[in-house]
Amino acid sequence: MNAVAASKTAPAEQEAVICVRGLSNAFGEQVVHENLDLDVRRGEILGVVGGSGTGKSVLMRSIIGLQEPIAGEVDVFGEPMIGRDEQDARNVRQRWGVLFQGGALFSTLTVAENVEVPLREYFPQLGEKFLDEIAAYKVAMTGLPPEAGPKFPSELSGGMRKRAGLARSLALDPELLFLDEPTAGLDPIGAAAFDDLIKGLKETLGLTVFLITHDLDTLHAICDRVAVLADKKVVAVGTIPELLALDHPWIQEYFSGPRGRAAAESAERHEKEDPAEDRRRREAALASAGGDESEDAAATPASTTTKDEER
Ligand SMILES: Nc1ncnc2c1ncn2[C@@H]1O[C@H](COP(=O)(O)OP(=O)(O)OP(=O)(O)O)[C@@H](O)[C@H]1O
Repeated sequence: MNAVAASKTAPAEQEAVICVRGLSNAFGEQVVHENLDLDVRRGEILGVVGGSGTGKSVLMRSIIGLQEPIAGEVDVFGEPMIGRDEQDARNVRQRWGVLFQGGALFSTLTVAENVEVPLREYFPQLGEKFLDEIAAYKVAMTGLPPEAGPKFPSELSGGMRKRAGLARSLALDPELLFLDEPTAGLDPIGAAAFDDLIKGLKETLGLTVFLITHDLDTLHAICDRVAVLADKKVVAVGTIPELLALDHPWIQEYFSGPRGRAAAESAERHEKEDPAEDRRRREAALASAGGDESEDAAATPASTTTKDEER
């Protein structure tokens, strides 16, 4: 029985929505992945971590079909993705959403128009009024005010641009979300609010989330399991306590170093607190800091390009 078939006979919560086997990627002489395996289970938020340049983004790009591997298999929703007929691949792509680093919004389109791009691509028959209604709904889902819809990306703070990118990734009602460093460049309050948003969306929409991050707080706050990339492969996958029990130098340094310990202590404190009170305090802090505008706009490059080459 192959890995995908095996995953179908597993209990629902163990079923692999993404199944990567024997993946190898190289750029010329540089081998990025060698015989990499990974499963992402239905309904989980899987955090993907690893040192800079270990190939987290290349892995995501291989799964979503933007990077042709030199070897290996990638199945999503039980469907093989490599060497797939374009129309079939398109049908599978419709079931996922992607938030690229920096948002990758079209700079010449408003937020609402950005959200409408995938809708127009997949549902050309939809009327303008209906498209506008769906876009407004998706914008609201990400916690942006209605006034954000007619704004251009350059008129938004970094945090708002991330939310706009997230709204676009939700346009087609995906079952699976790919998020590449969603909290990078956000201040701690903005990052925690974004974590809450992702967790809330995952729970209400029943999403499976593949989340690349360097943010230890995010890992503790919202990830069900964490996959560690090192030595060209996924060296371990598990809950943070499971990973901590392993004798891998990078894992130990990452989770047990000063930043890792601080994040663990902070997560422990939050667990003991009343979640409603915690949320109230965060909202109050956000309001007194000027809401989303407090988020570090400068940290997200104004690389909201005219052409979103990532799609
Ligand atoms: N299109 C490309 N052409 C050549 N090399 C590439 C290309 N894309 C990625 N690489 C190389 O592959 C390696 C892995 O890149 P990747 O962006 O996946 O790293 P990462 O783990 O996401 O890093 P970071 O945490 O810094 O974002 C890097 O050495 C990078 O330079």
